[in-house]
Amino acid sequence: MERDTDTAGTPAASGAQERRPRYVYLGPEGTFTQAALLQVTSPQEADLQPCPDVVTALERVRAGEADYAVVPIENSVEGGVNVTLDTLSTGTPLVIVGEMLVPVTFTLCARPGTRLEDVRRISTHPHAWAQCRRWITQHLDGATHVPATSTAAAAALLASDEPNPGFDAALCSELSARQYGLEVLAAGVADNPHAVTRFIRVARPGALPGPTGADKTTLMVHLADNEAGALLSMLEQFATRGVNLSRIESRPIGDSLGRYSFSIDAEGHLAEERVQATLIGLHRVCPTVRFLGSYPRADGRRPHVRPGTYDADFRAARDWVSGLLAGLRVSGD
Ligand SMILES: O=C(O)C(=O)C[C@]1(C(=O)O)C=C[C@@H](O)C=C1
Repeated sequence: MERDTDTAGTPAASGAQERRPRYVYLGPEGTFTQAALLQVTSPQEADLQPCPDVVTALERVRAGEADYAVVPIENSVEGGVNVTLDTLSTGTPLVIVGEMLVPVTFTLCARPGTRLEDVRRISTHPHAWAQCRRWITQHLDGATHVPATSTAAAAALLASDEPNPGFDAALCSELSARQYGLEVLAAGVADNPHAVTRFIRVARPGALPGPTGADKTTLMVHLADNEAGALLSMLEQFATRGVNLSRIESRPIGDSLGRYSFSIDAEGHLAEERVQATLIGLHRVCPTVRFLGSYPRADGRRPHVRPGTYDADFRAARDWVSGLLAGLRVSGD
């Protein structure tokens, strides 16, 4: 498991070795994001500060008020976390230096004395709601969703002195329900019991985590406007160098209808020749390419490297061309 070893964009890199790393995360206490954060550090090793939303957490890293942010990026049921993808794609550059996986199932909880059949309005994060829709229809048909900034924020409001929180129950982690002293009405709530959310550790650009042989590189690219085959030429850059993609999704750029950016996770590390060659190719065919980090995969899965795309193959090919050029120079004298 990845621990906080100060390998990238780090206080150590900027010369402040003695300072404890400062982490911000999507809070409050009890979120799945906090569970992800606790996979890589602890309150004994680092200062951990909850933030009310993803944008605030990332902006605090940009402003230098924190060294790392831990935020959700992708869920196996609901897909990409748009606010994270969009905030990383624009503004002052940030890089991903690690990823963590957390299995997610939910607990329906309420103020003591509430009966399951009385629950009409349920608050939770929209991703959590999407992962429990079928269960809600089966057990509480007609119940409506009150969106919250996180699963734990819904639980915290329910546990507060607020006389009318605007909902009867919260869908959150079992830990949150216990932490906030709520009564569990249903445990193990999930349409898909194997749902997993992927979280990232984000820093300001600095030294990259070294290659492990099981890494991912995250990119954001724009395509050439009104050009037939622009998407194909972008994808060809990966395919011809044997670089497999583990995620690709489009997001509106926002300036006019029909303009999209592509958020991509590719297998491999920037230190590897085939990834470098892919980036060189992308730079030639795409008007914008943003490098968002190379970091170890949480599942440790190594890519299948196609013959002809090993580092040694690229080096041998380059040496061959250099030899040709050297020969030409000799004969042109
Ligand atoms: O609300 C939380 O507890 C979070 O950590 C956020 C989040 C998400 O953004 O997807 C994380 C995991 C679950 O999928 C639901 C919500």
